[in-house]
Amino acid sequence: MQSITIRRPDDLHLHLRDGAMLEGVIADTSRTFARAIIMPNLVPPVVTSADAKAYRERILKALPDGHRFQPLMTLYLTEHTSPDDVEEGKSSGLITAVKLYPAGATTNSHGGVRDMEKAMPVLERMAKIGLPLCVHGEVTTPEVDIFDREAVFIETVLDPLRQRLPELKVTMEHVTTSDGVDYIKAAKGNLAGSITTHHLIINRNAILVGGIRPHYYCLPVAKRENHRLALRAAAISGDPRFFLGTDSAPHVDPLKECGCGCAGIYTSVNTMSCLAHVFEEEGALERLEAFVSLNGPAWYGLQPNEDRITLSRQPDPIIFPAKIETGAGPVTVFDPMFPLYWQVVQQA
Ligand SMILES: NC(=O)N[C@@H](CC(=O)O)C(=O)O
Ligand SMILES: [Zn+2]
Ligand SMILES: [Zn+2]
Repeated sequence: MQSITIRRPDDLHLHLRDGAMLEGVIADTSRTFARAIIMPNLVPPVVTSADAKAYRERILKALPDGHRFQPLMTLYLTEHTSPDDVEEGKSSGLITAVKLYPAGATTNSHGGVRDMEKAMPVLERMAKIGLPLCVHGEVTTPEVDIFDREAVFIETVLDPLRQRLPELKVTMEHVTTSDGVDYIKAAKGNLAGSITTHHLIINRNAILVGGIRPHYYCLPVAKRENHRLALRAAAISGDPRFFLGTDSAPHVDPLKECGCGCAGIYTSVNTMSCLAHVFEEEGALERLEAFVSLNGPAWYGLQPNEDRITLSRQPDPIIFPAKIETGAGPVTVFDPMFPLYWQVVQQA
């Protein structure tokens, strides 16, 4: 196949940041994607509906002329989040989901939830009104090995929560293990998982072999090869419970390339090229559309986009920039470590 036309994709997990970084990165998403679920882990985080409304306006203001893009807003769950505010945010159409960051699990998560009990009133309300909870599914217990944190989260936090509140819709964000894939597949309902571009491409060797490579470091950290293969199988399967959430997470290079580098990989620039490559390699190009354009919206109760994009296989490798320049500083672009041939040639 040399060319494929699919419904315009959506990114169901995206970090756009704020200010100069927002201005520097937004076009890399809005040029190709119609909608994205916007993560609320700003400093300070997007906690109330009023915060989300103001942030949404800043995003729309930063959009380049001619780009049509809809930010789908989320609230950052805290132990003090008001159930009424969350409900108002949903009924006014502003809020698509609420995000759970276990305190200390990832970038800007120190204000997250320490004691799940304290979040129960909000979670019960969300179950009642049908508002999905997106989770960064890792425990933060220091004794638990970082490579086991997703599996332990499923067992000790997620499964008990789902048994207690079976009506709550939960998105397991950026699934990185076969444990996560199996858990989602075994669920009777109300559970789905987003998968990132990079976790379909790298395993943990990318971070550690031949020297420390900070631009492959993200959370949850990439795991062993068998886990990457399980994620690939889930993504290409067409199973509606798996969909794209890039987790594209820009940090300026000085904050990645230092003694204690930030977690996050910036994939917005070449995500569709990478994904077409992966799906072609798996002989599953005809299921790319389900993964990037159909399954995610269906899970969130949205209509799929009406307009289309076309990807075409170029004879020569496409040269993507190694980094983009933003007003906040340079941001390194994800390098899949193989040549990319698929190019988005027509955006709408
Ligand atoms: N994925 C990451 O490694 N980083 C994200 C946070 C997150 O999604 O966990 C970020 O905000 O930088
Ligand atoms: Zn996360
Ligand atoms: Zn993220």
